[in-house]
Amino acid sequence: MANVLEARGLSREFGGFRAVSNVDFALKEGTIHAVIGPNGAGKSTLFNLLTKFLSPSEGRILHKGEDVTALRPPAMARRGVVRSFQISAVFAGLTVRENIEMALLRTNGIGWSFFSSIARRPAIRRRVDEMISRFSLDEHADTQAGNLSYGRKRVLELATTLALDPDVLLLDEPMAGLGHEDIGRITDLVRESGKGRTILLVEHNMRVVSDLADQITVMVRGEVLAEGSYAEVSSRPDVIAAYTGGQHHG
Ligand SMILES: Nc1ncnc2c1ncn2[C@@H]1O[C@H](COP(=O)(O)OP(=O)(O)OP(=O)(O)O)[C@@H](O)[C@H]1O
Repeated sequence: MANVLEARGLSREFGGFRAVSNVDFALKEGTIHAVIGPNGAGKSTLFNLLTKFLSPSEGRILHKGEDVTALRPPAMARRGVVRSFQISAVFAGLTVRENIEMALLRTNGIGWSFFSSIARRPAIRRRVDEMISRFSLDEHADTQAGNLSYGRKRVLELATTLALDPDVLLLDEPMAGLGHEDIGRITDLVRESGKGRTILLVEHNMRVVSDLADQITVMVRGEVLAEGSYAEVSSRPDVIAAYTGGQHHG
């Protein structure tokens, strides 16, 4: 399996403190890969480096073998590497349908000013209807996004991100703040969305990680401690010690 995204010797310092330290990492095409680790392990920093929201102090990032270390997030998006923006990607004053229309229009490079007329085009309408039903948002299609429950907002966020049809989808704690039922629903949607794509997620919920991830990277104190399947990493004494030995639990 080819590596879609790779980090080589990646480090990031904050005022002399190494949040990510000499990390080698490979995201293999077609997999769902989770980054886990106790609080403060450097997961979000690694995520922000890989998604180009932070620049590294040292090291390189490769996309399909090409050095993309210097590229900015929009250039990565054009290469099909897209990060979910959480709630902020969703426009509270627009309905669910309008939010999905917007996302699809953005994908097609069509600006807001053409929105109302072009959104009525049959092809776009069909795509919007498809997405609404795929994400079980039918009942809420005409609800303003700002009035949705937190869980439905996250579903809508995933829908608007997937409207971009990314090859590589990067999700930062997709289950954060969700209740049991929503976690189940979003787990199913992420699994479904993973077909034909590569997904990297930072996630604290171990049930979700064991349900979804083909490959897991465990980070501790800025470094990669272990890699493998859930069964492999969860049985390693050093991984267990990292979770139970720290002051905080992830
Ligand atoms: N912008 C920043 N400035 C200074 N220190 C930072 C910054 N971002 C992160 N850090 C520090 O780097 C370390 C790693 O943080 P990071 O958020 O990457 O960890 P994490 O594994 O994502 O933690 P959590 O599970 O709590 O989200 C922490 O000690 C944090 O305080």
